[in-house]
Amino acid sequence: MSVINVKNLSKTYKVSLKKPGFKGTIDHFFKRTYRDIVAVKDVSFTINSGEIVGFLGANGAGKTTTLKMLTGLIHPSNGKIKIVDRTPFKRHPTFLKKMSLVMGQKQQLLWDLPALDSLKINAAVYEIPDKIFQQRLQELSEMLSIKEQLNQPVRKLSLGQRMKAELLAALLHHPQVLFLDEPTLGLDVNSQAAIRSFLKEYNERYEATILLTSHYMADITALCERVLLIHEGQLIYDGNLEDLVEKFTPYKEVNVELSYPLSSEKLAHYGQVETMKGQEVRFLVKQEDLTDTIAKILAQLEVNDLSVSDPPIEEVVSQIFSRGNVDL
Ligand SMILES: Nc1ncnc2c1ncn2[C@@H]1O[C@H](COP(=O)(O)OP(=O)(O)OP(=O)(O)O)[C@@H](O)[C@H]1O
Repeated sequence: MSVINVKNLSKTYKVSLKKPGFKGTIDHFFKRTYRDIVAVKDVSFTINSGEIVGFLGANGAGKTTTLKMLTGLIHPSNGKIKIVDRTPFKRHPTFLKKMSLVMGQKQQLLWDLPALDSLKINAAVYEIPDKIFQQRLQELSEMLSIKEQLNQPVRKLSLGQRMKAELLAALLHHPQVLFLDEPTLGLDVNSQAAIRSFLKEYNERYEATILLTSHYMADITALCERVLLIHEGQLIYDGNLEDLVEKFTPYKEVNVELSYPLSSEKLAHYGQVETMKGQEVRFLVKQEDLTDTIAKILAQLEVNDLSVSDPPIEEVVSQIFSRGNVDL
């Protein structure tokens, strides 16, 4: 069953332009000029209940704008959105009780109060009966290992503890759909891993649908089988993460353990040498040259071991973004 339905979604921001200096200010006051910024252009997709989907794109690609439209924070310029059969920008209480948005760079917990006080406020806002609030608090704080710190003022928590408390606050009302914008931003690797495994467990336990943006590929590879790729406001890929890598990986890694060391000049005859450590060599070989290269290495060199692998997904995706021109 689909819970997120997006059809021909577009958003154009209108920004006023102002020249520098006093004259610019006077001109701006009497006669404004505007420029259109097309942030999202004709995007369509559906997401089924229980899916965790990664939303990828370079800086300024349109991810946050899309998430803001999906959560009803801004009005689309065009197109239709249905989240659990509701139109987000109408901000109907039924819709608000079924979804949650967590932004890594924004916080909803009150800075000077213990996190527990903010959680109690949320429970009142979402009309959660006290008994259920206590049960959920117990369960989520155990899953997040954050029980002890909930009585401390939020400003005294570490970044990782704060993000855990933010997630707890966002999930108290058990939303069916969870939008996460960079939830692990700036966290140390241990906290990132803790947040990832919590999200996985939460998704499995409650079949929550999650749409996630992250610049850390480890988040995406650990959680998302499916990804949406947005480039300059347009959806350019919707599918399996592994297929994306396959499509955009022009080369394979050939790892060879030689019986004796060879000079890099000699090795260069067989392909681009990426790393060399004693007798262990890593070549980058174009897909179409793979069979010939392996045959040549095995025929002409004394080899103890040979294996072929794909380059890390992080590298592939950053290459897609850095190419600028994405052609599927
Ligand atoms: N309120 C706004 N007014 C005008 N332009 C905006 C506004 N918000 C975003 N934009 C522009 O819209 C485009 C998309 O921005 P958006 O924040 O959605 O990208 P993003 O993919 O989330 O980027 P990042 O990964 O850097 O957060 C950018 O060109 C940005 O400058």
